[in-house]
Amino acid sequence: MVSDAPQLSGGSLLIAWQLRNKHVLIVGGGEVASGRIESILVADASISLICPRAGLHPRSRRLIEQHPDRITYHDRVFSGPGDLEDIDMVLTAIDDVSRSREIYSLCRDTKIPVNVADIPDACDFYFGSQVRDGPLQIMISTNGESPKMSAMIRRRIERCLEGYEGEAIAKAGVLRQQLKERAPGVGGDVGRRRMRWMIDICNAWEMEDFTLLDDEMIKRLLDEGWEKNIVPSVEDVGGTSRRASRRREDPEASTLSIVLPSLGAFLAGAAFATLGLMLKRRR
Ligand SMILES: C[C@@]1(CC(=O)O)C2=NC(=C\c3[nH]c(c(CCC(=O)O)c3CC(=O)O)Cc3[nH]c(c(CC(=O)O)c3CCC(=O)O)/C=C3\N/C(=C\2)[C@@H](CCC(=O)O)[C@]3(C)CC(=O)O)/[C@H]1CCC(=O)O
Ligand SMILES: NC(=O)c1ccc[n+]([C@@H]2O[C@H](COP(=O)([O-])OP(=O)(O)OC[C@H]3O[C@@H](n4cnc5c(N)ncnc54)[C@H](O)[C@@H]3O)[C@@H](O)[C@H]2O)c1
Repeated sequence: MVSDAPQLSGGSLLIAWQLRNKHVLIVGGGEVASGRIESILVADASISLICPRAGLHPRSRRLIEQHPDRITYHDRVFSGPGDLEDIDMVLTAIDDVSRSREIYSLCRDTKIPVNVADIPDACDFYFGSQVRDGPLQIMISTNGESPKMSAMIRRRIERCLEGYEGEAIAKAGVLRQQLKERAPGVGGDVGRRRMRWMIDICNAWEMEDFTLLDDEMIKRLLDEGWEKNIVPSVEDVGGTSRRASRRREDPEASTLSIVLPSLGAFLAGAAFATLGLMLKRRR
């Protein structure tokens, strides 16, 4: 029997791990490690980096120079359990499999989550391909099956995005924050009404229009929308919808966008009809 139920096994947990103020040890400073350094800096953690200077990739060297307050660099090889003291997470990217496995088992013993770049079975978690635009973070994972295809799908996703999404999300974040300050409390009736109102605003507005939100508009949205339990339009709170204004700026483009597809469909239809007629005549 065929089941519609989602497959509840064989995957991994996709989460946005909060690393602010945590301390991450990175062993190795080559090309792979340089990507790890960037991923960890983005997450606002501090880094201890252990790698002989001669092995540093130029990108790792640059990051060490640019962030001396966030990266503590040690010009040497990994020296043993002492290097794991007060460490919340370990990432290794070294060209030495037996040393990698050794670091992995030390981490297991002390229950520190660890990623060993080239040994999937010695990883508590895998990295994925990343698309980032401010607070928007998209991770593509093939669960270890094909990292190259993760990168290819990343490029497809990048082509689909329009460029304003990160800013729109950041502005929605400011609105949510101010809404929570105005109507505080976790759960209960207020929580339910707050969530309903945010969902309604997000559904009613074009995502792009959230980029217009400034302090004044947010105040009006809360005064005239939240307080009266209605969903004002962008224009109601003093803005001009980006999509609407683009249509006004370029009326020909919008006319053409309606006319051209219809014309195309008409011509295609006519071509098929003619072809059909010709084939009939031949028989
Ligand atoms: C996504 C990305 C993120 C990142 O590293 O930040 C990432 N690998 C990337 C690229 C890449 N890595 C490799 C190639 C060569 C082509 C190929 O093999 O496909 C390419 C492509 C290239 O370089 O273009 C070689 C490779 N990778 C792993 C092994 C070991 C093994 O599989 O045994 C081997 C040696 C295999 C061998 O010896 O044959 C293992 C892992 N690599 C992962 C992540 C995790 C699973 C990700 C997932 O599930 O999708 C996992 C399990 C562990 C981990 O590293 O966390 C990043 C793309 C970033 C981007 O461009 O967006
Ligand atoms: N997971 C992935 O996406 C992925 C992709 C490509 C390669 N790899 C694997 O990851 C590993 C790292 O790749 P790379 O291209 O960055 O290699 P690399 O050779 O450029 O860098 C390895 C670094 O580790 C340092 N190192 C070696 N032993 C050390 C030790 N004991 N302590 C501290 N530092 C040490 C070296 O000095 C060098 O800087 C390789 O084994 C590679 O096969 C993984």
